[in-house]
Amino acid sequence: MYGFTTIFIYALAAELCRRCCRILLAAFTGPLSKIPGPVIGKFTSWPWLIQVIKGNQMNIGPRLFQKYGPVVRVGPADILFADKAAIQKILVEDDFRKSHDYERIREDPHVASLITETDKVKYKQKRRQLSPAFSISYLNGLEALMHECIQVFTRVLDTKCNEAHGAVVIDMNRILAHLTSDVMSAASFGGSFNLVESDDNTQMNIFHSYMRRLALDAQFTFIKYLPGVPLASSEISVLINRIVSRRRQEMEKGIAKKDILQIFIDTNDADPVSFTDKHIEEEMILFMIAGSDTTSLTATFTLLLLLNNQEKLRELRAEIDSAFPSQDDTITFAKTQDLPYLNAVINESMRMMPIVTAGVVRLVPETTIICGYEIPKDTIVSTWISEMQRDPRIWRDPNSFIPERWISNYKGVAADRKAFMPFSAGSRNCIGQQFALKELRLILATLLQRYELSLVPGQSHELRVHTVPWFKQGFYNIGVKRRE
Ligand code: HEM
Repeated sequence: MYGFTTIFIYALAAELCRRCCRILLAAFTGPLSKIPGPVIGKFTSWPWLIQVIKGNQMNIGPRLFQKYGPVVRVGPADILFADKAAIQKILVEDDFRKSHDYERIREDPHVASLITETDKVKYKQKRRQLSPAFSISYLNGLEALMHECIQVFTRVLDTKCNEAHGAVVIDMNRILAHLTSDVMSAASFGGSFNLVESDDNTQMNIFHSYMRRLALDAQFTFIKYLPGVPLASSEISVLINRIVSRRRQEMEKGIAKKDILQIFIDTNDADPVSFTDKHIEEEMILFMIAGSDTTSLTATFTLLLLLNNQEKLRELRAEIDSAFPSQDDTITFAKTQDLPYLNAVINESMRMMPIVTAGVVRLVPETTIICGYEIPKDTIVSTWISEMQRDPRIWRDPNSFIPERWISNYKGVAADRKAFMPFSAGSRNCIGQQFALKELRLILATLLQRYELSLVPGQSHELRVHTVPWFKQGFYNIGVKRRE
């Protein structure tokens, strides 16, 4: 007779065999088996996930598309898409729900923020609540506030130029991140963080380590439950609690504000059970991050592209000079919105160097056909907007910086706006798009109106992605000199 141990070993071996057979069957005969990709991706997502954790997916993804075409399998149920029709279907036409990755980055599984909410009905409700803070009339009311922050920025730059008696090298990546954080906090939380003035990077470092942790938490959910491991938000919480209690004190004194923070506090006061203090914290973290690094990086990338394309820089400067002939002319929302070359430059920069470089991820709700492939329910589909925006089937000279393509046909082809999604698309597109565009126009026009900008050679443009892209070298220097 067999002993218990022998039976157990046989049962274990049988179970292992069954699992291996299932994996092999799915790898070679399942509907996804027809999709090209690295062989290892048929069995496991790990090699791909390691690249994601290292922040290297934006460098590896394009190589995979070059090798395998616009649809690539990187895991048993993990597919990357760079094809325009596929991306349109996933994000806009079928508007698939967000994948579980977004749920995994919640600190408390029951507390979702606008970005981590995957339930469509609850999401709609959250978005409706916030819409007053993004209406055109509300945004127009922020103009004076943005000006105040930009004035501090120019004052700091002027001082640095004066001290250097001419040109000075500035880490534009850092000062612009401080500026957009100041704008975001002034517009949404009732007071600027004053980071441009203080040049204190502590807060940005806290944000950056938070974003690194999110990348880890998204893959290893258990980390946050390990004893002794602090929550990703532990340092940001202190800052947020300070801001919220200051606002509550102001409310007690009858001081009224109408910004994003107020919407969160009012929602909490009306229903403290379903919208808790933790909800306020999660939403504020989202806005601090979504609203600052994104815009500052877009501005930095735009300057980088202009400095590497001097004739485009001259063309833009000529447009700004003719719209604002004196350096004392105020740069306004209304005027910059109508400057065709400025807007074309911003579009072209966001086409070539969008912030979301490494896939906007969704979950397939029901088996469907995409790009001729059968994609089963629960497959994770990543839409690579950055690849689509450089697709040579859509864009002439896709790797060249040609703002003109946004003004008239370039080489007989008009810019395809359906293949341009720097703010994502569909129901989960960026709520802050108009806020960001208004801010970007003011910042870029002000910089060109007041300063000569010059390339600092020998710098690396290499990027890493942890939620948003970062310069691997940690800075991006630009020469700055007051214009005569
Ligand atoms: C140039 C600047 C910006 C770019 C390129 C950008 C881009 C994006 C993209 C691509 C998404 C979708 C991400 C995803 O689905 O995973 C997004 C979402 C979001 N953005 Fe922006 N953004 C910018 C500025 C802003 C600003 C200034 C704010 C706030 C004032 C903001 C607030 C948000 C929020 C709250 C979401 C989440 C929306 C949701 O999940 O439904 N963004 N942004």
